[in-house]
Amino acid sequence: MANVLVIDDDEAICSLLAFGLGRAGHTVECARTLERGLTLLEHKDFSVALLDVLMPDGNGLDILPRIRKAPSAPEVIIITGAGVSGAELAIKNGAWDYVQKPFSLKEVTLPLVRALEYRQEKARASQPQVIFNRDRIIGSSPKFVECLNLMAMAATTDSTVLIQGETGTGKELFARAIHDNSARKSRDFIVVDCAALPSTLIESVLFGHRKGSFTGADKTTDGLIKAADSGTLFLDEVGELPLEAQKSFLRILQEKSFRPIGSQTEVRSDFRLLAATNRDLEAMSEEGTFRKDLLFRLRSLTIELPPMRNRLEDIKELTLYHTSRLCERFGLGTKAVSPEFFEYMTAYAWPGNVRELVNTLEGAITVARFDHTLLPPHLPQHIRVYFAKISDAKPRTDGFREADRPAPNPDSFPTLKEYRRDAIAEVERAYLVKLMEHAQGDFRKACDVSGVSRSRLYDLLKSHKVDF
Ligand SMILES: Nc1ncnc2c1ncn2[C@@H]1O[C@H](COP(=O)(O)OP(=O)(O)OP(=O)(O)O)[C@@H](O)[C@H]1O
Repeated sequence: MANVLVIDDDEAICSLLAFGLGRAGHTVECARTLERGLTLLEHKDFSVALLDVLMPDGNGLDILPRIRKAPSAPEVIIITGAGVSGAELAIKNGAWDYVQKPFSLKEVTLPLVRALEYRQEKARASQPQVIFNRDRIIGSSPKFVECLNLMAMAATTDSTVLIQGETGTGKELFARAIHDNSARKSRDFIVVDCAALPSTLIESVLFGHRKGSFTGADKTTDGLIKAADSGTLFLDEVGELPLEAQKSFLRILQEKSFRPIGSQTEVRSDFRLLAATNRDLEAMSEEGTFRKDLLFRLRSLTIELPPMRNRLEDIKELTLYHTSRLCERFGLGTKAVSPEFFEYMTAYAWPGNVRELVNTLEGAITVARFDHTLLPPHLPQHIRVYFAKISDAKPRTDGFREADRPAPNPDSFPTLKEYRRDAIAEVERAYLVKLMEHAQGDFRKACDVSGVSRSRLYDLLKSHKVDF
């Protein structure tokens, strides 16, 4: 059961909640001022905070960000008698839900239980099972967390790892993280970009050469394999390695030694091998363009990174992370991100995956230089056009035909944005009604089917007033 903090100056409400939630097995503490609430949050862990808006020492909404940043980062449920608009604003700013005074115990218990379920799930999903420093690697969708767990396991061993995924999915980021969390972290991480190796110089770049061994070899060079001695060698775009170089490489993997060009003696190098590709190496090996025996050696452990379109839940987190990082890099104050901006970002297909997302944000932040909030007009044209197209193309789920929509009143003709927003809201509501019918009220199933996170689905159902 959970620790619940009630921040409310109304004694009757504190007693009701302490009694009712206590009977359900929760431990309840009450704070009658905002200051007392913040002090308690500093010293004790709470899963949920029930926060009144009108308090003797200020407005509860003002301390919402500080509550969310408390060590235990509790979910916040707003208690309000001050009208819905403030509470909606609170939800947009990270509160889990709101209840309006006067309320019954049942009306508080329901969002509380849902918040606790959500919190448990979030904790389970975002915690890789092995301790691992995942600095700079953002994402907590189930598919991505599976990859993080594999990566954490890979870091504890010395085995060869093949990282597969479309362009821009984070293959190099993962390879670096494996190295940085491995026993070899104090030694070098050497990247070989196999696609950029000039075919005439591959052997010399990898194996090194003796001075005078060929025209232009005016000094002895060690080569990248020797440079990775005691560290990690990362073969990026390994599918581009020509067959001849694949053969030499296979030998090095077996022998852990090689002969630099022009040298009579073998040189040893104890490196750990990581490789990445966006090609289908299995198919290539069937076609004869990639050696089967090398493929077998490379894939002792394979990590398959999902494309952006299969982890839409992570877009919000990635956007927030990279926005703040880029603003800092450009020497700009932090920018807020509007809900509409997220909507456009989530709707887009991201063929270039996270790299494209980062580049898009870089452009949007440049365009929005003096604005405090990122809005859809800051996005490049192709993403706005994409959004407009899919909004127009979305099939109606409720039998409504566009031709049936009443003509806008000529006296208050809406802007295109308003018209589109209303149309999307209608489609969204119809979808949610059908979704909850389909899931027979099972919230978890509805999340799985729709591919929407719990908190987002909860917000959507609430804002469209769909029962669940
Ligand atoms: N999970 C993530 N969290 C934060 N940033 C990410 C994540 N994945 C990728 N990025 C960022 O996206 C960009 C591309 O990542 P990376 O170079 O690792 O992709 P890649 O799969 O190796 O690409 P390519 O196949 O084109 O070489 C980098 O700026 C990286 O920091």
